[in-house]
Amino acid sequence: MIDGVLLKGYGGFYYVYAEGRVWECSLRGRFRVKDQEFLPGDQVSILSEEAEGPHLAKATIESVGSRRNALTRPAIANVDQAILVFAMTSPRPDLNLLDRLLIQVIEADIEPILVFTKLDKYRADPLNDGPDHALTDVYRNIGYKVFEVSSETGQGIEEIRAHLANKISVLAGPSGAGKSSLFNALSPGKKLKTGRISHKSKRGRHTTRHVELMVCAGGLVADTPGFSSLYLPEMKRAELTDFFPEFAQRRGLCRFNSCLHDKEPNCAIKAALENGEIYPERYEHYLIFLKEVIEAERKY
Ligand SMILES: Nc1nc2c(ncn2[C@@H]2O[C@H](COP(=O)(O)OP(=O)(O)OP(=O)(O)O)[C@@H](O)[C@H]2O)c(=O)[nH]1
Ligand SMILES: [Zn+2]
Repeated sequence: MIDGVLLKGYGGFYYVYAEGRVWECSLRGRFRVKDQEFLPGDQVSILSEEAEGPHLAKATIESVGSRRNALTRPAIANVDQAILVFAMTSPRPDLNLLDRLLIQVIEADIEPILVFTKLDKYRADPLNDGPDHALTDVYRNIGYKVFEVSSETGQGIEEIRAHLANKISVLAGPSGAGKSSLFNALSPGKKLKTGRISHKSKRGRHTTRHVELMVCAGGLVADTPGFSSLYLPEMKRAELTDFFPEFAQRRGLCRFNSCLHDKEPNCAIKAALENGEIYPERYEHYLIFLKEVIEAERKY
């Protein structure tokens, strides 16, 4: 028996990544599992059958492991991390969106990794004569994993690669930020060998595109961006602080236990803001989100 991860189900077959290759799997006759119960990312045990050619081996799925988690959009199981991709130059990084995505990712109990792309363009612009990575340092100082890369020159790409190995990742970020370019830079010359899968989908048997995990830098990456909703998860107003690590670490330091860090006196968050220990835009976004959370609370 070989342990693998389901990449995709298609046309009655399941494509499983195991031992560094893709296996075309069918279900064992007595193994009764409904199609929709399988998700890309599911851990499966497979039994090898006769190999067919160098790229595609055949096997049967013998068992499926229990899930650590499951996202709905895209529908993937056992996601380890979300790679939030934003350009350093254009499109101008929308930090309101970035902070929103961070909340969604943290809420899903998935580790966020911030990747700022187009470092080459940023460096080439003489207007960026301030401290080189002021923006990226904001998030680094909060404690997030932050990378600055250029998919064009390859700068910084190696550092990310190590973080993808043996993990299931979802990319997120606005259009044009460089998600596809990053994916390609991470897997030079070896985009996932799923010739048969794409061949089959070209026959047009299904018009809906299903999400698929792709082999990338020793790990698996979803081919569809995740966490695209602009809405904040349902929460109570007091819980918003939990999603801002630099606020949460000052918990208990405000005069009032119920402090929402808005108009209350003797607020440790506002003190930290005035000392320059909390980045003004983060606080600004906190207040915007707080208003939204309170609005949503009223609708329940
Ligand atoms: N100079 C430079 N250009 C980049 C870099 N990364 C991406 N680009 C360019 O930015 C544009 C958008 O990149 P994509 O990779 O298509 O962006 P995306 O996030 O996949 O966009 P969507 O598919 O719309 O979601 C393309 O013209 C890329 O060539 C980079 O690191 N440096
Ligand atoms: Zn406070």
